[in-house]
Amino acid sequence: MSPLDPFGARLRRTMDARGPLCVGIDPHGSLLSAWGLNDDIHGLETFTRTVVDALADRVAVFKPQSAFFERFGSRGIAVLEKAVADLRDAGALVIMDAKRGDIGSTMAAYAETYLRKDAPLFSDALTVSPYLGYGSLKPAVDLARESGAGLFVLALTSNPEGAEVQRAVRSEDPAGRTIGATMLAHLADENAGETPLGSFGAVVGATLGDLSSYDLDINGPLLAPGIGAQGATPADLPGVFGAAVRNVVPSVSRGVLRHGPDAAGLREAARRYAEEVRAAIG
Ligand SMILES: O=c1ccn([C@@H]2O[C@H](COP(=O)(O)O)[C@@H](O)[C@H]2O)c(=O)[nH]1
Repeated sequence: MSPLDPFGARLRRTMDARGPLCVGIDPHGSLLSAWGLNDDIHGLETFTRTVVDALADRVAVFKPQSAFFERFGSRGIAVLEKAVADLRDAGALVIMDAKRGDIGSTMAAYAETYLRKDAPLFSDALTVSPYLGYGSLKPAVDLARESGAGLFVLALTSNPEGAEVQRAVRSEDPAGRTIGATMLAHLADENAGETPLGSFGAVVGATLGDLSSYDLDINGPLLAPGIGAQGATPADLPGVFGAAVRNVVPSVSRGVLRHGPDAAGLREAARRYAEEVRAAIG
Protein backbone atom coordinates (compact mmCIF):
# COMPACT_ATOMS: atom_id res chain seq x y z
CA MET A 1 0.00 0.00 0.00
CA SER A 2 1.55 3.33 -1.05
CA PRO A 3 2.31 5.79 1.77
CA LEU A 4 0.18 8.91 2.07
CA ASP A 5 1.69 12.36 2.14
CA PRO A 6 1.97 13.52 5.74
CA PHE A 7 -1.37 14.62 7.22
CA GLY A 8 -0.20 18.21 7.81
CA ALA A 9 0.65 18.65 4.11
CA ARG A 10 -2.64 17.09 3.00
CA LEU A 11 -4.56 19.26 5.46
CA ARG A 12 -2.90 22.45 4.25
CA ARG A 13 -3.67 21.52 0.62
CA THR A 14 -7.30 20.68 1.34
CA MET A 15 -7.85 23.82 3.43
CA ASP A 16 -6.32 25.94 0.65
CA ALA A 17 -8.72 24.38 -1.85
CA ARG A 18 -11.92 24.27 0.23
CA GLY A 19 -11.36 26.63 3.16
CA PRO A 20 -10.59 25.48 6.72
CA LEU A 21 -14.10 24.64 8.00
CA CYS A 22 -14.61 21.31 9.73
CA VAL A 23 -18.16 19.97 10.02
CA GLY A 24 -18.75 17.59 12.91
CA ILE A 25 -21.05 14.63 12.34
CA ASP A 26 -22.78 14.14 15.68
CA PRO A 27 -26.00 12.13 15.27
CA HIS A 28 -27.59 13.14 18.59
CA GLY A 29 -30.92 11.40 19.32
CA SER A 30 -32.52 14.85 19.51
CA LEU A 31 -31.25 15.76 16.03
CA LEU A 32 -32.54 12.49 14.59
CA SER A 33 -36.01 13.26 15.92
CA ALA A 34 -35.82 16.91 14.76
CA TRP A 35 -35.11 15.46 11.29
CA GLY A 36 -38.21 13.22 11.57
CA LEU A 37 -36.08 10.09 12.00
CA ASN A 38 -36.22 7.36 14.61
CA ASP A 39 -33.37 7.17 17.08
CA ASP A 40 -32.35 3.76 15.76
CA ILE A 41 -29.89 2.28 13.27
CA HIS A 42 -32.06 3.22 10.29
CA GLY A 43 -32.30 6.84 11.49
CA LEU A 44 -28.54 6.89 12.05
CA GLU A 45 -27.90 5.56 8.56
CA THR A 46 -30.23 8.08 6.86
CA PHE A 47 -28.88 11.00 8.89
CA THR A 48 -25.27 10.12 8.12
CA ARG A 49 -25.88 9.49 4.42
CA THR A 50 -27.73 12.81 4.12
CA VAL A 51 -24.84 14.78 5.65
CA VAL A 52 -22.24 12.97 3.54
CA ASP A 53 -24.19 13.38 0.28
CA ALA A 54 -24.86 17.08 0.95
CA LEU A 55 -21.39 18.18 2.04
CA ALA A 56 -18.61 15.73 1.17
CA ASP A 57 -17.66 17.47 -2.08
CA ARG A 58 -17.29 20.96 -0.60
CA VAL A 59 -16.18 20.89 3.04
CA ALA A 60 -12.47 20.32 3.76
CA VAL A 61 -12.67 18.35 6.97
CA PHE A 62 -15.27 16.21 8.74
CA LYS A 63 -15.17 15.15 12.36
CA PRO A 64 -17.48 12.22 13.05
CA GLN A 65 -18.14 11.85 16.77
CA SER A 66 -17.58 8.13 17.31
CA ALA A 67 -19.71 7.97 20.49
CA PHE A 68 -22.93 8.64 18.59
CA PHE A 69 -22.20 5.68 16.27
CA GLU A 70 -20.96 3.35 19.03
CA ARG A 71 -24.38 3.72 20.70
CA PHE A 72 -25.73 1.30 18.10
CA GLY A 73 -23.00 -1.34 18.46
CA SER A 74 -21.52 -3.08 15.45
CA ARG A 75 -24.21 -1.77 13.08
CA GLY A 76 -23.44 1.80 14.15
CA ILE A 77 -19.74 1.19 13.56
CA ALA A 78 -20.57 -0.11 10.07
CA VAL A 79 -22.37 3.18 9.33
CA LEU A 80 -19.33 5.08 10.60
CA GLU A 81 -16.97 2.98 8.47
CA LYS A 82 -18.93 3.69 5.30
CA ALA A 83 -19.15 7.42 6.09
CA VAL A 84 -15.37 7.63 6.56
CA ALA A 85 -14.76 5.84 3.25
CA ASP A 86 -17.29 7.97 1.33
CA LEU A 87 -15.97 11.24 2.77
CA ARG A 88 -12.38 10.33 1.89
CA ASP A 89 -13.40 9.19 -1.62
CA ALA A 90 -14.94 12.65 -2.11
CA GLY A 91 -11.62 14.33 -1.31
CA ALA A 92 -12.42 15.42 2.25
CA LEU A 93 -10.25 14.64 5.26
CA VAL A 94 -11.65 12.81 8.27
CA ILE A 95 -10.71 13.48 11.88
CA MET A 96 -12.13 10.65 13.96
CA ASP A 97 -13.26 12.17 17.24
CA ALA A 98 -12.84 9.17 19.54
CA LYS A 99 -10.57 10.80 22.17
CA ARG A 100 -8.64 7.61 22.76
CA GLY A 101 -6.01 7.40 25.46
CA ASP A 102 -4.46 4.43 27.31
CA ILE A 103 -1.09 2.87 28.01
CA GLY A 104 1.34 0.61 26.18
CA SER A 105 -0.14 -2.19 24.11
CA THR A 106 -3.72 -0.92 24.60
CA MET A 107 -2.80 2.46 23.16
CA ALA A 108 -1.07 0.59 20.33
CA ALA A 109 -4.31 -1.29 19.64
CA TYR A 110 -6.27 1.98 19.52
CA ALA A 111 -3.68 3.33 17.11
CA GLU A 112 -4.05 0.26 14.88
CA THR A 113 -7.82 0.73 14.86
CA TYR A 114 -7.73 4.24 13.40
CA LEU A 115 -4.23 4.88 12.07
CA ARG A 116 -3.11 1.70 10.30
CA LYS A 117 -3.59 2.37 6.61
CA ASP A 118 -5.48 -0.84 5.84
CA ALA A 119 -7.70 -0.72 8.96
CA PRO A 120 -11.47 -0.56 8.31
CA LEU A 121 -11.75 2.67 10.33
CA PHE A 122 -8.55 4.28 9.03
CA SER A 123 -8.95 8.04 9.37
CA ASP A 124 -6.74 10.93 8.36
CA ALA A 125 -6.40 11.91 12.01
CA LEU A 126 -7.59 10.86 15.45
CA THR A 127 -8.35 12.84 18.59
CA VAL A 128 -6.41 11.50 21.59
CA SER A 129 -6.35 12.21 25.30
CA PRO A 130 -2.89 12.75 26.84
CA TYR A 131 -4.09 12.57 30.43
CA LEU A 132 -2.34 9.25 31.08
CA GLY A 133 0.83 11.19 30.26
CA TYR A 134 1.90 12.56 26.88
CA GLY A 135 4.44 9.73 26.52
CA SER A 136 1.62 7.16 26.67
CA LEU A 137 0.58 8.38 23.20
CA LYS A 138 3.86 7.22 21.63
CA PRO A 139 2.39 4.18 19.81
CA ALA A 140 -0.13 6.52 18.14
CA VAL A 141 2.52 9.13 17.30
CA ASP A 142 4.75 6.44 15.75
CA LEU A 143 1.99 4.80 13.71
CA ALA A 144 0.59 8.16 12.56
CA ARG A 145 4.05 9.08 11.24
CA GLU A 146 4.39 5.73 9.46
CA SER A 147 0.92 5.98 7.85
CA GLY A 148 0.85 9.67 6.95
CA ALA A 149 -1.93 10.28 9.47
CA GLY A 150 -2.24 12.89 12.19
CA LEU A 151 -3.30 13.30 15.80
CA PHE A 152 -5.19 15.98 17.67
CA VAL A 153 -4.19 16.01 21.32
CA LEU A 154 -6.62 17.47 23.87
CA ALA A 155 -4.75 20.51 25.18
CA LEU A 156 -7.27 23.21 26.14
CA THR A 157 -10.76 21.85 25.58
CA SER A 158 -13.86 23.93 24.93
CA ASN A 159 -15.76 22.80 28.06
CA PRO A 160 -15.43 24.83 31.26
CA GLU A 161 -14.69 21.70 33.36
CA GLY A 162 -11.45 21.16 31.41
CA ALA A 163 -9.71 23.99 33.23
CA GLU A 164 -9.23 22.11 36.53
CA VAL A 165 -6.91 19.67 34.75
CA GLN A 166 -5.56 21.61 31.79
CA ARG A 167 -4.82 24.88 33.61
CA ALA A 168 -3.28 23.22 36.65
CA VAL A 169 0.42 23.95 37.12
CA ARG A 170 2.79 20.98 37.40
CA SER A 171 4.78 21.40 40.58
CA GLU A 172 7.89 19.66 39.10
CA ASP A 173 7.95 21.88 36.03
CA PRO A 174 10.80 24.39 36.48
CA ALA A 175 9.06 26.71 33.98
CA GLY A 176 5.84 26.63 36.03
CA ARG A 177 3.76 25.80 32.96
CA THR A 178 0.19 24.58 33.03
CA ILE A 179 -0.61 21.06 31.83
CA GLY A 180 -2.23 22.50 28.69
CA ALA A 181 0.93 24.50 27.92
CA THR A 182 3.03 21.36 28.45
CA MET A 183 0.92 19.50 25.87
CA LEU A 184 1.37 22.35 23.39
CA ALA A 185 5.14 22.23 23.95
CA HIS A 186 5.23 18.46 23.27
CA LEU A 187 3.36 19.07 20.01
CA ALA A 188 5.73 21.85 18.96
CA ASP A 189 8.57 19.32 19.44
CA GLU A 190 6.79 16.68 17.28
CA ASN A 191 6.26 19.23 14.49
CA ALA A 192 9.70 20.88 14.52
CA GLY A 193 11.02 21.47 11.01
CA GLU A 194 7.94 20.13 9.21
CA THR A 195 6.68 22.03 6.19
CA PRO A 196 4.18 23.31 5.25
CA LEU A 197 2.55 22.16 8.51
CA GLY A 198 3.21 19.42 11.05
CA SER A 199 0.77 16.54 11.49
CA PHE A 200 0.41 16.69 15.26
CA GLY A 201 -2.32 19.10 16.25
CA ALA A 202 -3.92 20.35 19.43
CA VAL A 203 -7.57 20.65 20.37
CA VAL A 204 -8.07 24.20 21.61
CA GLY A 205 -11.63 25.40 22.19
CA ALA A 206 -12.92 28.45 20.34
CA THR A 207 -14.86 29.25 23.52
CA LEU A 208 -11.83 30.08 25.67
CA GLY A 209 -11.32 33.80 25.11
CA ASP A 210 -7.86 35.34 25.13
CA LEU A 211 -5.14 32.66 25.11
CA SER A 212 -2.21 35.01 24.66
CA SER A 213 -0.50 33.51 27.73
CA TYR A 214 -0.20 30.21 25.78
CA ASP A 215 2.28 29.54 22.99
CA LEU A 216 -0.05 28.28 20.27
CA ASP A 217 2.71 28.39 17.66
CA ILE A 218 3.13 24.59 17.48
CA ASN A 219 3.71 24.45 13.71
CA GLY A 220 0.69 22.18 13.58
CA PRO A 221 -3.08 22.44 13.22
CA LEU A 222 -5.33 23.70 16.00
CA LEU A 223 -8.74 22.04 15.98
CA ALA A 224 -11.20 24.55 17.41
CA PRO A 225 -14.54 23.09 18.51
CA GLY A 226 -17.13 25.18 20.33
CA ILE A 227 -18.49 27.25 17.45
CA GLY A 228 -22.26 27.32 17.15
CA ALA A 229 -24.15 25.42 19.86
CA GLN A 230 -21.48 26.08 22.54
CA GLY A 231 -21.61 29.81 21.91
CA ALA A 232 -18.41 30.76 20.08
CA THR A 233 -18.55 32.39 16.65
CA PRO A 234 -16.07 32.58 13.78
CA ALA A 235 -15.58 36.27 14.65
CA ASP A 236 -14.07 35.14 18.00
CA LEU A 237 -11.23 33.21 16.34
CA PRO A 238 -8.64 36.02 15.92
CA GLY A 239 -9.10 37.09 19.56
CA VAL A 240 -8.64 33.54 20.84
CA PHE A 241 -5.81 32.36 18.57
CA GLY A 242 -3.88 35.51 17.65
CA ALA A 243 -1.24 34.88 14.97
CA ALA A 244 -1.82 31.11 15.20
CA VAL A 245 -5.24 31.62 13.63
CA ARG A 246 -3.72 30.69 10.24
CA ASN A 247 -3.46 27.10 11.45
CA VAL A 248 -6.95 26.87 12.97
CA VAL A 249 -9.48 24.29 11.80
CA PRO A 250 -12.77 25.72 13.12
CA SER A 251 -15.25 22.96 13.90
CA VAL A 252 -19.05 23.16 13.97
CA SER A 253 -21.41 20.23 14.54
CA ARG A 254 -24.95 21.08 15.72
CA GLY A 255 -24.70 24.61 14.27
CA VAL A 256 -24.75 23.02 10.80
CA LEU A 257 -26.64 19.79 11.46
CA ARG A 258 -29.72 21.53 12.86
CA HIS A 259 -30.35 22.89 9.33
CA GLY A 260 -31.09 19.38 7.95
CA PRO A 261 -32.55 17.18 6.71
CA ASP A 262 -32.86 19.35 3.64
CA ALA A 263 -29.56 19.11 1.71
CA ALA A 264 -29.87 22.72 0.58
CA GLY A 265 -30.29 23.82 4.24
CA LEU A 266 -27.13 21.91 5.26
CA ARG A 267 -25.17 23.35 2.34
CA GLU A 268 -26.33 26.88 3.06
CA ALA A 269 -25.42 26.58 6.76
CA ALA A 270 -21.95 25.25 5.91
CA ARG A 271 -21.51 27.97 3.28
CA ARG A 272 -22.46 30.67 5.80
CA TYR A 273 -20.03 29.37 8.44
CA ALA A 274 -17.28 29.08 5.81
CA GLU A 275 -17.93 32.65 4.72
CA GLU A 276 -17.90 33.94 8.33
CA VAL A 277 -14.62 32.11 8.91
CA ARG A 278 -13.14 33.61 5.74
CA ALA A 279 -14.26 37.09 6.80
CA ALA A 280 -12.75 36.62 10.27
CA ILE A 281 -9.43 35.02 9.42
CA GLY A 282 -8.93 35.69 5.70
O1 LIG B 1 -12.79 20.48 23.45
C1 LIG B 1 -13.61 19.83 22.80
C2 LIG B 1 -13.27 18.65 22.16
C3 LIG B 1 -14.21 18.01 21.39
N1 LIG B 1 -15.46 18.50 21.28
C4 LIG B 1 -16.40 17.76 20.41
O2 LIG B 1 -16.77 18.61 19.31
C5 LIG B 1 -18.15 18.47 19.05
C6 LIG B 1 -18.85 19.80 19.32
O3 LIG B 1 -20.18 19.74 18.89
P1 LIG B 1 -21.10 21.08 18.76
O4 LIG B 1 -22.43 20.53 18.41
O5 LIG B 1 -20.50 21.92 17.65
O6 LIG B 1 -21.06 21.74 20.09
C7 LIG B 1 -18.65 17.33 19.90
O7 LIG B 1 -18.48 16.13 19.17
C8 LIG B 1 -17.70 17.34 21.09
O8 LIG B 1 -17.55 16.06 21.69
C9 LIG B 1 -15.80 19.66 21.92
O9 LIG B 1 -16.95 20.15 21.83
N2 LIG B 1 -14.86 20.30 22.67
